Amino acid sequence: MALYDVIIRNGMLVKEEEVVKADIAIIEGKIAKIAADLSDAAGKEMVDAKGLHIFPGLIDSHVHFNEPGRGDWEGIETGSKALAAGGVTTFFDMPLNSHPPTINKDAFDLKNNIAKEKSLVDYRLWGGVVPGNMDDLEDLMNCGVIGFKAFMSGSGIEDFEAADDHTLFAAMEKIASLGGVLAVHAESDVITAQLGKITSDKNNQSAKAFSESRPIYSEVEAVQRILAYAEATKCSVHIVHISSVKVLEPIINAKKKGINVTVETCPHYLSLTVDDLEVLGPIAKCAPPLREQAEVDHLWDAVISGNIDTIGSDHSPSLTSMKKGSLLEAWGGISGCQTTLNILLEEGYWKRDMPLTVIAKTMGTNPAKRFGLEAQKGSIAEYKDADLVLVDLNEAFTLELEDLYYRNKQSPYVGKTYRGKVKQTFLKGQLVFDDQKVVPS
Ligand SMILES: NC(=O)N[C@H]1NC(=O)NC1=O
Ligand SMILES: [Zn+2]
Ligand SMILES: [Zn+2]
Repeated sequence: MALYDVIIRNGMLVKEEEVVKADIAIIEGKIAKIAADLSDAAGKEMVDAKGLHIFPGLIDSHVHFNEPGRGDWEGIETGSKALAAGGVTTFFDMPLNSHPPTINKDAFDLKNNIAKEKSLVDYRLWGGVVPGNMDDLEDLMNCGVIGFKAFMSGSGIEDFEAADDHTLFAAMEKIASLGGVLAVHAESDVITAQLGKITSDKNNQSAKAFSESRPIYSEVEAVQRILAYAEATKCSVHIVHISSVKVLEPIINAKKKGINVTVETCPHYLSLTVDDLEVLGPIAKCAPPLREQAEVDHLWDAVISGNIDTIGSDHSPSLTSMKKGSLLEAWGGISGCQTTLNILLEEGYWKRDMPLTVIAKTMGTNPAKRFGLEAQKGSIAEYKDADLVLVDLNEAFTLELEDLYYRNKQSPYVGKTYRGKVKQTFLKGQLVFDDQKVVPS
């Protein structure tokens, strides 16, 4: 009889299509067997998951961990600990906010060496598209980037320039020929720059003014443009962090036309509004900005109906000093990679009857398939990596500042109460988070 490394018994498995009670046996980091009853099997380690739900180790396809160069904002070690505590076992790190940004092979190697040494969980790196690095895209692809990222409007970081339309189009032709995916921050540079200048000239510091200076139609305009380029170049496109279903409409139409496009939203667009931004201030500042409650509700409908492909945190941390004072001057970016699952459970599962399978899709199978990891990641299935998250759906907790593993402890969610607590996180069969602490700590 086989001797397994770990057997997890009596849990409710959250799969893509159903939630089923089953036992899981792990050998050499892989799921070796899933069966209704493995009580006769022998394991070196036995875990009783009675009363717990088991999610696939989640994939956060959108974080900014900022090393090298800005590790004082967030590092790979602190960021990946926060992920393990939040049930995320694979992250895709964005090419910007680190210095140098990941826009060529040397920068890739630099970041990859740090991540290899310091990350507690699995990861992949995004490569950047900026004016002038067309000749680096093939190298980056050969390095193993998960995809490429471009900004259609200012990124907030000088060394990561926005891609003008000529750069975008040329990059898309190149990426299509390489078989890659281009992720875009889709806001119109013209609209955000012009309206932003009017707001800052008036020094209007209200949340509403900030939100209206980066309006939904600015996202729609940028998305329509990139979809036209996608049609022309046949480049696969992933639209990140949409804030409204109005942005979704052209994407759904493009999908119907056969354009290869997927779309992401983030936990903050599903749980916070422009009124929250007014109360919370810069800690809840992001781009695109937070919207009205009706937009939040409509986005949930889209998530539940399957029209949103992936949910990523867009964890974009900074020094705490950069998230204080003037709203217009503060850093645009929300620290949120530890709390994505909590928000999906509290706001989605508990408050809106969202099936748990939606989480398994949007943070499991969908990103795994989109970015070519489905052989190892993204679902609880035999032969895949034993990346598993044990969650007590009924255990409530109030998020405290000290609970955060971030380099800079700040979050718009502190003080909120969430139902659904991560009890244990396994990466390839190894415990990386165990009830209140990361392992090794
Ligand atoms: N530079 C950077 O991380 N920007 C991110 N922050 C944010 O709120 N939206 C972004 O694109
Ligand atoms: Zn962005
Ligand atoms: Zn981002």
